[in-house]
Amino acid sequence: MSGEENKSVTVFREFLKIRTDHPKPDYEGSTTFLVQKAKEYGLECEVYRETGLPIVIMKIEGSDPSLPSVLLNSHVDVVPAVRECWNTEPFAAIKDENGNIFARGTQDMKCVCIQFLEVAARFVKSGKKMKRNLYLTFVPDEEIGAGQGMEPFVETQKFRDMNVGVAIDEGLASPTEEFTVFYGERAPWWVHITAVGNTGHGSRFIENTAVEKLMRTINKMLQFRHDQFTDLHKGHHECGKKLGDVTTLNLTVLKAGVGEGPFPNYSYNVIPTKAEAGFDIRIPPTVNLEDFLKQIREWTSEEGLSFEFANYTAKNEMTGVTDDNTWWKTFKQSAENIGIKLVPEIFPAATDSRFIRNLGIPAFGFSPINNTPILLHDHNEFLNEKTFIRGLDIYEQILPNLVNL
Ligand SMILES: CSCC[C@H](NC=O)C(=O)O
Ligand SMILES: [Zn+2]
Ligand SMILES: [Zn+2]
Repeated sequence: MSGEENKSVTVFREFLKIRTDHPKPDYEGSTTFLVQKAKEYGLECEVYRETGLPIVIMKIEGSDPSLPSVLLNSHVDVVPAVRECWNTEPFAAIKDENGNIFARGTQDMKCVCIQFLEVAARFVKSGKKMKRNLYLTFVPDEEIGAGQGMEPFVETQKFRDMNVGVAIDEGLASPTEEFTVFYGERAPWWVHITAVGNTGHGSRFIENTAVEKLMRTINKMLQFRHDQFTDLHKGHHECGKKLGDVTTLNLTVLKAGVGEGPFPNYSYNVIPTKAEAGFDIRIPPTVNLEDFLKQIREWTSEEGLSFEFANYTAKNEMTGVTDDNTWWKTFKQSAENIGIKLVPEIFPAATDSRFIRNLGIPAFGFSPINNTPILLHDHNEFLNEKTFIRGLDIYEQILPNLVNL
């Protein structure tokens, strides 16, 4: 043991131990913890429940509260962890001799939750008044689509009253010295396709079966997937495309067959009249979503198939990363001033930032984690305590420039 643990690291590890993993996140546990911390740190705090699940809102009032505010948003829920696949208990927040802390949520995104909380505590402690209102929101259910989280919250009067001018939310760990910052994300479309066709005895040549029609459609779609994959991997690594710049399409659901339950409880000699396929499609903000919808209509209508969306958005706004966006200019320059390089990218998955950007409010996805493998949703997710502490210092140096802008 080399001395006492940094206090913010201890708070981080305590927060990691709260079981906010799906499918049954302990939101009362996380809420109680955050409210208690806010009290301890002298942060104004309330729990908003009008949209269903608790949202913890903290505030530091600025000297000019009439100006648009700065919002630090983080989600408190985490994805499940499969104990057998981990080398440590995923909710014990074990720290090894190198300072690596292992737990579900170390990267996604309990680190940022606690960094926002601890940096706000530092601001209060410093006693220095900043210009704008600074808000912290700790929201539920990001990992399952935010249907009872950020999505309805941005439609409330409560949110409008916060008069948000810019939001900071999660990004990704970066395996190199540089830090990534996200100014947009790919639209998540979950498409469920259903085929209906002829039935008959499995020993005959039945024409136009549901499975056949679905297979042809799937093959066309997987060809598109292949083309996108090639597009991503061609060219030089340095100047080439990133995952956020191409469309991914994955076949994640597949259903057919008469009968159900475990093998072999199926009627293998009956041609099923129905076959279904589900795709997780992620579309970059540079792609015209109406055109892409037409493409899906084309793929399916050629076989007379129907489809519906399990998740859909017709809108996918980006935040400007040119110098005429003063939020971005300030963010970038503040980072440069402390010697860190920000690489702007499109987030490959979806975060709560999308709801904010779609209101026309700028949002940046930034997790101050470099020289660390990207392990969100993975086994043995970890973060080094030194990286966590440095991230806290980075926020402390960058955020006041935005709040005082
Ligand atoms: C359609 S909402 C899904 C949100 C989820 N977010 C993080 O993993 C994702 O799959 O990107
Ligand atoms: Zn996340
Ligand atoms: Zn996640």
